[in-house]
Amino acid sequence: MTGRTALKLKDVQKNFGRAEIIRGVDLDIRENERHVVIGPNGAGKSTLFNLISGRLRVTSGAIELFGETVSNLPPHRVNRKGLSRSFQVTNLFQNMTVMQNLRCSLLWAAGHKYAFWKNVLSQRAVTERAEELMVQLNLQHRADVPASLLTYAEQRALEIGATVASGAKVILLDEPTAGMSRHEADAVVNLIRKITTDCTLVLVEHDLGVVFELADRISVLVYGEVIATDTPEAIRANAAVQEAYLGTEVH
Ligand SMILES: Nc1ncnc2c1ncn2[C@@H]1O[C@H](COP(=O)(O)OP(=O)(O)OP(=O)(O)O)[C@@H](O)[C@H]1O
Repeated sequence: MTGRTALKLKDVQKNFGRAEIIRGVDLDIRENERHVVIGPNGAGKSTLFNLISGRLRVTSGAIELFGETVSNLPPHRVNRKGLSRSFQVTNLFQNMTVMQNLRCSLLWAAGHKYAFWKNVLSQRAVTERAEELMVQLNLQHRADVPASLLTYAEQRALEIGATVASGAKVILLDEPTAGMSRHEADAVVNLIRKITTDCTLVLVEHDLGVVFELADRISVLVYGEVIATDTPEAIRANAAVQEAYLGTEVH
């Protein structure tokens, strides 16, 4: 984690009609941090991600990416500035193999972000980087398998890998282990940790085991307000958080 701010939310509010769903959220997410947003059902976590990724417009307040205002830009513009949202498995080219999907993301990054390198970056370098990623994703034995034939957990891993390969600096991850067995979830947590060392990660996650395993810091969203942002240890000990989670397992 560096001291630099990657993503900043300043008094962000979102109303749907008269309903105040996000009610003045301030967040300061540091570069290379893994920051997990937790909160009860309906707290506004998805809405917050939709605001950050540009799918929804803010009612008021501002969102900055590396100091540049991105609130109310369309999603593809926010994406070009280095923020990617990893959506379940829909970002993959289903008919393409694992290798082809990763190469495609790497070439996309080379074309869009580093035009200067386009001619210099040899096919060999792209292949080598794709192979390296496959090892980190534990998919090296599946290189020639089309994405559609992978297991769900493998698809999820590939999708996260492709997001990293596409050059994203800040990655929003929606419930990366949803629908997985304990064993699969552990594997995905491990690969997230390995593969995102140079990225800033913002996750929404319900599984508190995964949350405490992965988070550098945690923000707790309750009824559209952040009631605490702190280290996992401090969040565990926080009385207001325990109250919001009464009946669920924070310990
Ligand atoms: N487009 C919309 N129009 C009106 N209300 C909405 C809209 N989207 C979300 N809401 C409302 O905003 C509130 C927060 O929803 P949101 O999906 O952001 O919560 P969440 O924390 O992600 O919940 P969960 O953990 O169950 O996924 C809910 O009461 C929901 O009904």
